Amino acid sequence: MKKQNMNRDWIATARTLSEALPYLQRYTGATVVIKFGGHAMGDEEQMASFARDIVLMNQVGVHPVIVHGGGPMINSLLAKLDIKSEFVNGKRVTDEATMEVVEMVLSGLVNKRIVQAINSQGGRAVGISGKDANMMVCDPVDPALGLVGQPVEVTPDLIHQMHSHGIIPVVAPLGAGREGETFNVNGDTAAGAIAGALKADRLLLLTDVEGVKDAEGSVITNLTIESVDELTRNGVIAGGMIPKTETAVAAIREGVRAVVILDGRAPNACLLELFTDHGAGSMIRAE
Ligand SMILES: Nc1ncnc2c1ncn2[C@@H]1O[C@H](COP(=O)(O)OP(=O)(O)O)[C@@H](O)[C@H]1O
Ligand SMILES: CC(=O)N[C@@H](CCC(=O)OP(=O)(O)O)C(=O)O
Repeated sequence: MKKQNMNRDWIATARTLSEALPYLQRYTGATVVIKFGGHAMGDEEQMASFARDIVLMNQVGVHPVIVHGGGPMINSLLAKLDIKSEFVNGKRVTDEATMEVVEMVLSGLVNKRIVQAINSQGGRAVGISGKDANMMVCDPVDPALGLVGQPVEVTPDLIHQMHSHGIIPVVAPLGAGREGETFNVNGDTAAGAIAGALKADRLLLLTDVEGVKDAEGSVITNLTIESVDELTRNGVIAGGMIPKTETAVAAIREGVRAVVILDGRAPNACLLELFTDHGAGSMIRAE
């Protein structure tokens, strides 16, 4: 690279760092819940880049909580085991055999992959699920969906304790039933319930689209609860986007300041959203 170009790059990097100052100040001590969807995880490089962003966030004083999904990974093990699976409004119908696979994949493979990626970047992540310390107690959503849980009581003490020890919690979306059952909770729903209980400053829902799109396919950068209702009624918000926007609305009603739905495959998506003027994706606020 020519010396002149190198200088230009350094100047741009220094400017970006300098522009980040007010955002760094705003988010010091803030709780940010990040839902890392199965479709957003990508390859090893994308995973490492995500993990690096989380470690950086933690380093500058943010308290991150990762709540992950893993739908595609569950699908692939179910297919290998020849177990059929179907979704109703973005939620997997879950019988006992399916539940075993869901728990194995979420609390095992996926959770530990994220924990390891964060720890490889110098962070201290610990993997748990909503069952640990009875953090997320659930009731069944609907008998037709089997063991799909709706969080009804979230006690986030464990997360506060982890943060006070500099530990980054990585949470698999499983819930404890009142009768000793294990519930499968949609990852978005779990992230929203945890963000609500923590009264988080931000909930970031990372997925594989740039944001919530209108009927023409353009990303809507700012949404309100009313506009989400209308887009859902008209069928513009459909499939896997339904649990995301439902989550966003419920989280805001519980006191989360803002929810952003953004593309987790984009490099440094979380950092861009939190620390620069170039907010990404669709932001949903109370008004
Ligand atoms: N209005 C909409 N805007 C954007 N995506 C939408 C919309 N309606 C439905 N979708 C679908 O929702 C999907 C995201 O949900 P999902 O696949 O469950 O993601 P994840 O695995 O990241 O949780 C998108 O890939 C898209 O196909
Ligand atoms: C009830 C329900 O649907 N649970 C989800 C849990 C994983 C998840 O939500 O994964 P993504 O975020 O990658 O979609 C499932 O079984 O697929």
